[in-house]
Amino acid sequence: MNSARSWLVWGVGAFAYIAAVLHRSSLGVAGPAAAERFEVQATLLSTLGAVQIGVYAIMQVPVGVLLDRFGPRVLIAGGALVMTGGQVMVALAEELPLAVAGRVLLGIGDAATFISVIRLQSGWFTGPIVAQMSQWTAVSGQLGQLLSTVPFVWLLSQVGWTLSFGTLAIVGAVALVLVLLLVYDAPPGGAPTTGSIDLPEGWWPRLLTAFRQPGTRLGFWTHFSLLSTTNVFLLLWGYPMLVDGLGFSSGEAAGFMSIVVFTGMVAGPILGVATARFPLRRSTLVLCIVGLVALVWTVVLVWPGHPPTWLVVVLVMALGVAGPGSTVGFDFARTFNPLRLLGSANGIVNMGGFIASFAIMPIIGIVLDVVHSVRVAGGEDVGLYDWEGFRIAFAVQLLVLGLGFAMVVRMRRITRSRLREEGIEVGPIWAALAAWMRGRRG
Ligand SMILES: N[C@@H](Cc1c[nH]cn1)C(=O)NCC(=O)O
Repeated sequence: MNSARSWLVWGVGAFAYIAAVLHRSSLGVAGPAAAERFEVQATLLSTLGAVQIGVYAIMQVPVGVLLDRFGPRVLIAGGALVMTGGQVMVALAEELPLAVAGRVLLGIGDAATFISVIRLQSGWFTGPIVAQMSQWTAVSGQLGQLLSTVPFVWLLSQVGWTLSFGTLAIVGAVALVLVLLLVYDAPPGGAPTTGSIDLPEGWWPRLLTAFRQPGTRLGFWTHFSLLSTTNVFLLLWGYPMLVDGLGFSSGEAAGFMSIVVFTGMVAGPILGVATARFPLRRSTLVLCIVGLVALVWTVVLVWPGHPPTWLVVVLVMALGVAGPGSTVGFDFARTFNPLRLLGSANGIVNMGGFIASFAIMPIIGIVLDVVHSVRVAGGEDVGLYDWEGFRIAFAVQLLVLGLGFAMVVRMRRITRSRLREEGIEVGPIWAALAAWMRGRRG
């Protein structure tokens, strides 16, 4: 445990996740090329992006159950294989249906990767470092996001569709080979990581056991509240909002997107240390981040006229913190479930943010359409992606943030009452802060 080999195994798992995020975000940045190749509207392509997110969300429970049955090595390798196949199909596709089938395979393989790497680190690491490892894994995925925005866009412009997507397939194949050669579920002699000792027989009772654990549901609502607003911004609506809604150039919009990613890369490790250091205060941290994101969005949306640039910077930084904030959800699952249920528990948690993203993405599109039609019918000469439309459409996110906040409060009350039964009392935060201050003075 916690050996050089642990880091090597985790590093290969993280590489497989970087490749998965690179596959995931590659179509988003290839919009104009895809629209030209398949002769379809950009809006149809963005709908396909949402479908991929939907496939990812639906696959979380089956993948989590398989993870508890077969372990992370099989799932990460299987995910890399399916994604490589999917990317080959996208690379060779001349017609849209083959590309869509390829993207569905990418969604399926992608779904298997993150929760398997999170599960892998629990087999190889022990102690407070495990809480930090989840953030490091998530941060490494952000590298995949960055690789898709600059190097992949450049490659696409240089060598065209087939070779650039073919290169991504090769990256996936390299990940597959490395996983097969180097990744094992646990060190030799380590605890068996699959099987059914002390747990009910069958996948359904085990899934229910994971779901009934309030800590799993606290993780679900944490992920639900915090991932969707960042996902929706990065994967679909952020770019049109910045360029068409607020009038920034495409280069400036790319800069704002990068701020989200870089802020996440800084905030992730800090949150990892905080959750490891103060495990009984994780939900307070989550509630503070949900409150911050809701507050910043509210100020942006009610600002008279266009929000100033500094406020947009504050917004993208808040979104950058929300991404790693959602990763805290997996830490709840880890600490409240036995290792052999962790796959199912992580699958449940990971569904939260992707269900919310899948719901909000089309709702924002529909609200934009409705607002545009009403204004045009009223004689106004405005575009579909006018800021006034975004102002109303993005307010939908406040409902998700409000629901998420309320559910985190509710689930933490239930979780804390269970802890109380086990003799662990979590007092109010101000009492803990006062005791900490007294300790420092004394
Ligand atoms: N918590 C996120 C990842 C993230 C985003 N920003 C920082 N961390 C997550 O749940 N990811 C799941 C996945 O499959 O990418």
